[in-house]
Amino acid sequence: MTIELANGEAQLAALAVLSQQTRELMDAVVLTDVDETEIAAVTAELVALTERLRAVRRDTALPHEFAPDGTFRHLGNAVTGACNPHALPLEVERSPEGGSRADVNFRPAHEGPPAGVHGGVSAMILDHLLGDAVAASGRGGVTGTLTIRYRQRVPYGERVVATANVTRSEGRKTWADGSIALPDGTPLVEATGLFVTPEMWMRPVEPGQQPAPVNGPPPTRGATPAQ
Ligand SMILES: CCCCC/C=C\C/C=C\C/C=C\C/C=C\CCCC(=O)SCCNC(=O)CCNC(=O)[C@H](O)C(C)(C)COP(=O)(O)OP(=O)(O)OC[C@H]1O[C@@H](n2cnc3c(N)ncnc32)[C@H](O)[C@@H]1OP(=O)(O)O
Repeated sequence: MTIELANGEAQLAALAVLSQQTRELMDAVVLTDVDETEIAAVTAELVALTERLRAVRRDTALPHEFAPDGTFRHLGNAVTGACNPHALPLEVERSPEGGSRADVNFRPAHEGPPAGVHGGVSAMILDHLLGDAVAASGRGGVTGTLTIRYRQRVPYGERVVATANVTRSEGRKTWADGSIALPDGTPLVEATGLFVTPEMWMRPVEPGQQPAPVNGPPPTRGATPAQ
């Protein structure tokens, strides 16, 4: 399986625009009140568009990789990926003092309880943010456990703030805390998680090779990952 885009960065930029338009489509679907004839007509157009995109396709989402400018990116990520319509996408900032934060603008497509964000969506955001704080501390890992306390309904359609910080580490295990709060600091959801650096990641990396993301060699664009 080869993961390579024919036109590289230009194709990725176009894919990011398509992904954003798809998010807008999803929101439009969630909120539309046009009649059933119009819904059927739009559906028929979408079937045709879907087939056009399927004409040439990869087997997996875009991988963890280093961008041409040397920064790490994961454009296919379900939370942050600019090229994944499922992603908000979350734009995570890292503090020089440690810790990660992100402004979050949930949308009607994220609804769980009436006029509130689905608890699983909040947990997903916190999972990622805690994981980012752990990675920023230099001990990247995967989630071992994640405990969530839902204190108040999370609204959509207005800005909330997600933050996370590492609290302690022991060998390959690192703990982090985080929250989703209103801009005035009122906590809505709190999380604590244990992240484990996979044993595989502790092995020496050959020059020019990227660190393995989870349980095997990295799926690098242009490379052939193990099956
Ligand atoms: C998004 C993917 C992440 C990729 C990150 C890449 C680069 C990072 C850079 C930027 C990214 C920024 C942010 C994103 C980062 C993360 C956010 C999202 C994370 C996820 O969404 S990730 C998906 C859910 N996650 C999994 O898919 C894990 C599946 N699992 C495994 O891959 C293995 O299971 C593993 C690796 C966990 C352990 O395997 P292993 O063989 O390396 O280690 P071993 O079993 O020997 O355990 C060593 C010590 O950890 C303890 N321990 C192990 N597991 C535990 C558990 N679950 N709970 C409590 N303690 C646990 C043991 O008890 C022992 O403790 P002790 O030493 O005290 O005995």
